[in-house]
Amino acid sequence: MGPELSLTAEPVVHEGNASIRSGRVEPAGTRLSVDDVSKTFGRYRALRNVHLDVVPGEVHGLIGQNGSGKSTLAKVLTGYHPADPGGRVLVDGEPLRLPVRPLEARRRGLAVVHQSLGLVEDMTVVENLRVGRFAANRFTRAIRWRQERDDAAAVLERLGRPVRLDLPVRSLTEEDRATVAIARALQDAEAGRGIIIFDESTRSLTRRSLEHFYELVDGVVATGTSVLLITHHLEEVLQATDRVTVLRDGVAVERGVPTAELTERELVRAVMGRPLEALAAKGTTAGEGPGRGSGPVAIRGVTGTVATGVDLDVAPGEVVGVTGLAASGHDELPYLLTGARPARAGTVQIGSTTLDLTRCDSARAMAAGVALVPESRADEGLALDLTVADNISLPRRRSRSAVFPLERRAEAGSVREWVHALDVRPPDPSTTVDRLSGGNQQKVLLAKWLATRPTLLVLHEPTQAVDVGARQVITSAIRRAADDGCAVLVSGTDETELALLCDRVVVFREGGAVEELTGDFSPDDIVHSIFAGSGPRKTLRAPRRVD
Ligand SMILES: Nc1ncnc2c1ncn2[C@@H]1O[C@H](COP(=O)(O)OP(=O)(O)OP(=O)(O)O)[C@@H](O)[C@H]1O
Repeated sequence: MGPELSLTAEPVVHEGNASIRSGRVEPAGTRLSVDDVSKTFGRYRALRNVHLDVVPGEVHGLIGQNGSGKSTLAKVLTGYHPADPGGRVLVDGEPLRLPVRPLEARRRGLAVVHQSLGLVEDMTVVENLRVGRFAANRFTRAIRWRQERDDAAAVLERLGRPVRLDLPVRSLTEEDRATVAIARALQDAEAGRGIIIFDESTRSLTRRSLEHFYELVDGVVATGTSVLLITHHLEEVLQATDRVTVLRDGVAVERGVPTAELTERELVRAVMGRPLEALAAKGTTAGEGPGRGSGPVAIRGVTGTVATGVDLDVAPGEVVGVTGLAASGHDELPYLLTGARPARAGTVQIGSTTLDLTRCDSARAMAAGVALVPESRADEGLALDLTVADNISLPRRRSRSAVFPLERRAEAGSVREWVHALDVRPPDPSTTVDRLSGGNQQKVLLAKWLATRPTLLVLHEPTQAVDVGARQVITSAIRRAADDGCAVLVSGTDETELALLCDRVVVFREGGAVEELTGDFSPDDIVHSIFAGSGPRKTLRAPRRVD
């Protein structure tokens, strides 16, 4: 039985100065010590007197609800935001000047890996590793490429994973991309010192890449370097971290609790401040709902860059999942079906309308009742400098010739309802979206497209970046849309979410559907089908002893 976690705002401090693992030489002290750090935006206190200690050679989890302050802390530590006066930060026992100077932080071995691993697709491996660090010849200003290559090769060697230096990152496997991202963060730390902060960078990795990622992380922490892992995946926290700190409303309500003593339920309580309610069962009305269109949406012969000749029917009221390894076609499908990317062939039949996907654009798809919730919020989904209200109203405003005062009032009411239904925080429609945390931006994106009451709703990784409570809110909202007669297609790699949400899941390999899971299937069934023949899933890191 794990310890009873305090659920009040008063932090219960589990001191983290002791060596967590036995059988390993670990220098005393801390790799990172955050002491009394606060951050205020206008009148809003995003961090309140936060304390956090990361000891040598540990993977320390940092978790909390959307908007609890995790990214703000990471940004304070790398100098993106200045902290309020008064706090202290130590790296390897030595004070770091505040506000943090990014170069100084880097030199001290404090690195942050952001979401999507922060790689530049069109640059080569060596360029990605060395950008911002190039050593130019003093006289000619020419970059000393041989030196750059040697430095890049040396850090990859430290990880024990060779990756070809001249390949563009775009062409790498997911495993190699993870390797390059870790190598980039590691290269400034003296061997065995420093700390790497991963700010939701594991979010888009498939299970196999995640296993590879943690093999590398294990090698890194075995030398004494530490890792601070920001994630919403509580299973990952339990499997891969040694201790965890929980932020709630900018306060560290739990500090350095050994994860070996915790259950997922206890973590959920610590994050939410309450247990989760049970989620309603999957819908049972597939194909029998009121039906916004007539009959199933018929997807035929859809061919893009990877997807080839995809045929699929999605009935009103049904939620169909499509999944697979990265670039197996399931992840291209959302964009081909909605006119966001041109297809080489294929049609979508919705009621009496047939969309020719070779000539379709987003406006035509929208007019036919198709909505896309894309994976990339900033590039394809949201206007970050507009308000929450404007973002939610945008697709419907475009389709109306004029906006009358009565309509405007109704619209404002509708926006407030969506903000409430999806629990957007702060619940203020006049906030600009760039001021919201990542998870809250995701909720606005979903509200924007649910509000159009589409006939076919296509979503790509809809619960990325959202906390455990918001995941439930979003899952329920998608199910409600289906129960209301919408046909829903979810493309994703989170097997737990797919098993929870979908009536059936279609697994893709090399551009085509290879298996369909129906009835009572589990997350493990999905993983097994994706990696057919690769055996049961492993835990992310070997069990650890907590002394
Ligand atoms: N530039 C800013 N101006 C005003 N408020 C901000 C700004 N950046 C962040 N905030 C607010 O600070 C709070 C903490 O945001 P932060 O991004 O740190 O949360 P988070 O825990 O990382 O959330 P998520 O899990 O959703 O990414 C949020 O309420 C957010 O709206």
